[in-house]
Amino acid sequence: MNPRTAEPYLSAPGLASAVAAVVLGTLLWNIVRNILTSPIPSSVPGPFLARITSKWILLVDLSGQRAQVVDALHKKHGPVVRLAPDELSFAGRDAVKAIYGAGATVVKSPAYNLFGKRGMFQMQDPREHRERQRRIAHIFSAASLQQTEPLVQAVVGRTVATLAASVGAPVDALHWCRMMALDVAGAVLMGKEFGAFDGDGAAPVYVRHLDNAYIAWALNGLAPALVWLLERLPIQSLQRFLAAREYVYSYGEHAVQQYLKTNGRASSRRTLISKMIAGNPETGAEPLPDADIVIEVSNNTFAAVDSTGNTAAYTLYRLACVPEWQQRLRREIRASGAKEKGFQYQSLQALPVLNAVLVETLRLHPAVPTGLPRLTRDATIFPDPDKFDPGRWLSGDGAAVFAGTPVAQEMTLVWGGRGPRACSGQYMAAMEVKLLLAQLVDRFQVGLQGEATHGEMEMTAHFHLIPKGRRCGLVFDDEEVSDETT
Ligand code: HEM
Repeated sequence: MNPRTAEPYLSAPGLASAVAAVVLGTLLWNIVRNILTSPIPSSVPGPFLARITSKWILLVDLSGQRAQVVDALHKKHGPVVRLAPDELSFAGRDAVKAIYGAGATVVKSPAYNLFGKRGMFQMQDPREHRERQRRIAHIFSAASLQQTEPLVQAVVGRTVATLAASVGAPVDALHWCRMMALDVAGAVLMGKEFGAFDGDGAAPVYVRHLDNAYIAWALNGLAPALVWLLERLPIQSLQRFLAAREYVYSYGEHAVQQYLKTNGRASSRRTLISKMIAGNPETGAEPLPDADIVIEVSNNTFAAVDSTGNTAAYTLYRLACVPEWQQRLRREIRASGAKEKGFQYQSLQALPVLNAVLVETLRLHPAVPTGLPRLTRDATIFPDPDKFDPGRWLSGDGAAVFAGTPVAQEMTLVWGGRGPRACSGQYMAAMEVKLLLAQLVDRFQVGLQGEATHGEMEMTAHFHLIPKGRRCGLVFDDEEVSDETT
């Protein structure tokens, strides 16, 4: 061989072919391995892609359409559907019992490890989860949460005043509902509000970091190798974006330190952070180490903000769409005398129409969907399932039928899961949303800003439900707010 004419390296086309061959080979190998090692019998129906790769459902996740896609697959294929070579989805009442019922042994998906740091929310091992609950469940009891009412009332009052200041003009109700949920979480869980209503009305910087953290966590799930690589690129804006995952915890750490500096460890303040720091004197459960307290207050804060904020906004949106129910709710609130009692939660908690409006909104827009629409829009359980009809939760004489209906069990899922993994913040969220609704509906006629609001409120889901336009254009009017039926 003549060393002058021989090519010492692979030519560019040769290199490209080699890379293509390796990529194709790896892809084919993964597909064959997925098919051969799938523990799911080939007779289980589902889309073709679900047989060969788990990446397609992750892409559906990223597009925000998982809940709708899974619901459509069940409508087409029945109660058991393949979503990936190693993932199934179940629908129907029997599945609810088996997965969430008493004695069920199904554990949370490893996907929960993607969301931030390991606290009660992420723990999969039932023993570890039980132990964590033993240490902190007391702070989420109804009695403990009732004590936070003055803090919640203060923030709700600020939200109502802010919306009242824009009376007659279009306002982004989603923004203000999120700000309400943020400040309530700050006051109750971190010992200090975020100041969401101070200044020019822009969201505190925490919110931008939280939004980025969700995207970065999701990206980590889809392509961990890519995130590893991105973390090593010297691009400041990229590193700031990725650092959002840490920011939500450094915020929590700062809040806990500040709290301890101001209040010490044995404060009688009626906040959840005080109780977490003090432990449970009744059972003798010792407090968690400070590092775990930071994780729990941080996790619960981000679990509280979008869930409660979106639910409040969707409820107002639905009431704006259906004035008859708005009127009926107004009549109930006025007849209850709640206003004369300063809208204390006790006077609102059990109002049947208020409850029905909230539950029906959650049925259509479950704030943490996790695929729930496959149950909540099941026509065999809820006739005419896409219709907003709070009447399904009321008997003919207007009393609540929630507790006794056959669908009640499914509905507890919508509200916040069931069994040992049920939502710890249900009471807090219900208090917040009901206080807000009662005061707004009593005082204002809630209307749509225009047809565009429907597009804004189309649902996408990235773990949390997120309105597509990230905005909810409404108008609050205070003229002729009568409770007469038109
Ligand atoms: C309307 C508001 C809310 C809705 C619809 C909601 C819904 C849910 C749902 C469906 C789950 C179960 C998720 C699953 O099975 O993976 C859940 C879990 C959880 N929620 Fe909520 N949530 C709301 C508000 C809150 C608030 C205000 C907090 C905190 C104060 C909170 C804290 C949590 C926590 C810590 C868990 C995990 C519980 C565990 O695994 O032990 N949520 N929530």
